[in-house]
Amino acid sequence: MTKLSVNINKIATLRNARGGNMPNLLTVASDIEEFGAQGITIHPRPDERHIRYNDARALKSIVKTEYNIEGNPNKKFIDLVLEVKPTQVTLVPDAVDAITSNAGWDTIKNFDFLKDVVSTFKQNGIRTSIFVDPSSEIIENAAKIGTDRIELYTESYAHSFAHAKSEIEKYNAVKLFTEAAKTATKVGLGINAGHDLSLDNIKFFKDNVPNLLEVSIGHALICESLYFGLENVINMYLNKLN
Ligand SMILES: CC(=O)[C@@H](O)[C@H](O)COP(=O)(O)O
Ligand SMILES: NCC(=O)COP(=O)(O)O
Repeated sequence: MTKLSVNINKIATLRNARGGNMPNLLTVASDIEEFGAQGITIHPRPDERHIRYNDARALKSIVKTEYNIEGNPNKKFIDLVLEVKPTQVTLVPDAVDAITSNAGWDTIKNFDFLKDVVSTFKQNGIRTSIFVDPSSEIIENAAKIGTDRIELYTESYAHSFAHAKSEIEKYNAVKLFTEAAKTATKVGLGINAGHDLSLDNIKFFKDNVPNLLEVSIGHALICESLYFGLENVINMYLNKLN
């Protein structure tokens, strides 16, 4: 079974737009679990433009399923994760000014740094995952670092799948990920995946990536929720206005 962890960054983006507490991030997280999601993911960024560090702390007592915190392991992030002790920490090499995550780790160049960080988190009972591109060499090195899992960075799959005009092109879009998953399994790593996954592309991905333990989905899932909820809410307003 592949678990669905819902990334709630966009709920915080919406809340922050008005400076108040609507929507209430904690209530939304709880409801998402109530609706069946098997995890909650957040990605606090240094500028706190969506998830705030205090949100990460407050969610600890709210999330009853799997709590996954993603981010670049600078000192502030490491301290936060060690304080909150989520189920899983996902290490992402994103630049301070990045609009969104845009690359996986180079596990060869950053070997010693990642080994150190992974070992700190594991000593504190926190499962680790390293965000990577679908490359065998990178994944083999991730295993040597000692991480429990990798998260496959799926932007390239989502982009190619959206432009695929035939079944063959769809298979071409996923083939590096199929191979990456086989390598990860061979070297004993658990496999997560995320970035730009959506209702359109998730089934094909799941069907072609063996041993996929978990996907974290945020941007598309929140957009889809708005769209599929819009007609319902408009009608609720119309009923009140009649
Ligand atoms: C790690 C990753 O792929 C992300 O998708 C990320 O968590 C999304 O972050 P933003 O919501 O800031 O774009
Ligand atoms: N780890 C990926 C994630 O949490 C959500 O990414 P996206 O669906 O917002 O692109």
